Amino acid sequence: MSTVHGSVGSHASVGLSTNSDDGDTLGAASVSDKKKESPSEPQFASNITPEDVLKLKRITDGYLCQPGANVYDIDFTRFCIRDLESGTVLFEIAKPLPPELCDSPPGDTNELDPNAGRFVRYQFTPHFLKLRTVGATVEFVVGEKPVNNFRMIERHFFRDRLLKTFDFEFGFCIPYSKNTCEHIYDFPALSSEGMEEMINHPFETRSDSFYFVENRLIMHNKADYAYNGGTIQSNMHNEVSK
Ligand SMILES: CCCCCCCCCCCCCC(=O)O
Repeated sequence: MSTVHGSVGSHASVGLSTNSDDGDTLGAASVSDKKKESPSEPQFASNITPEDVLKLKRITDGYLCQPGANVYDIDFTRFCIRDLESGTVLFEIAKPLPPELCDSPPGDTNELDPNAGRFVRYQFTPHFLKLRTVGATVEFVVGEKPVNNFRMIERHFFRDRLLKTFDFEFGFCIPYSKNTCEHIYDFPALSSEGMEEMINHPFETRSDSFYFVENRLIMHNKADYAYNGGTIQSNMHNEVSK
């Protein structure tokens, strides 16, 4: 599988997966969907809207749409995060080759897991939390339908505390196009105590990424984060099941 890496650690977004090779590469991990839903969570309602997800008070326990909701065949093929102040590339990943073009063993569990590809685990150094602005470049292809009003709402929580909601427009995509755009993440102000808590409690910082086309939820991906990584080198280990 093809992976590319930078120096700090982690991807976002959808549709990417990697093999577990060594501590310096991204690692594959199938993370199964959790079954428990919070009472207020409208799982698989047919018309979850941006307004619905903006009202959620905490990270969702499960996914709010099925993998098949992506009727536009939107497929994320590359993701890169860079620190906009220093220009340092913090993380980069490319989608692996399709199974027929790589040597994954037949019956790879990812092929059987309907939620494979919807979860990413990031491991960053504490320094990541001190960044002010990060650019996330995403490359994606779309299928035969035109994609209007493609929008991502991403909500980051530490435990049940909302850190920040990001709301990004991808705009219109023509059928069968490959698209690239960079979204700018302005980091929330965090107290030093807050940072300490997040560093000391790995993977209790989580995000939900909700993707809408014409205000209909078509993809939902999740990520969790640790900020207790050591050196930049050892910080590159990520588990990805996208
Ligand atoms: C401490 C809050 C920081 C919020 C900014 C985080 C920026 C990282 C962008 C990566 C998001 C990836 C989401 C995903 O993989 O689905």
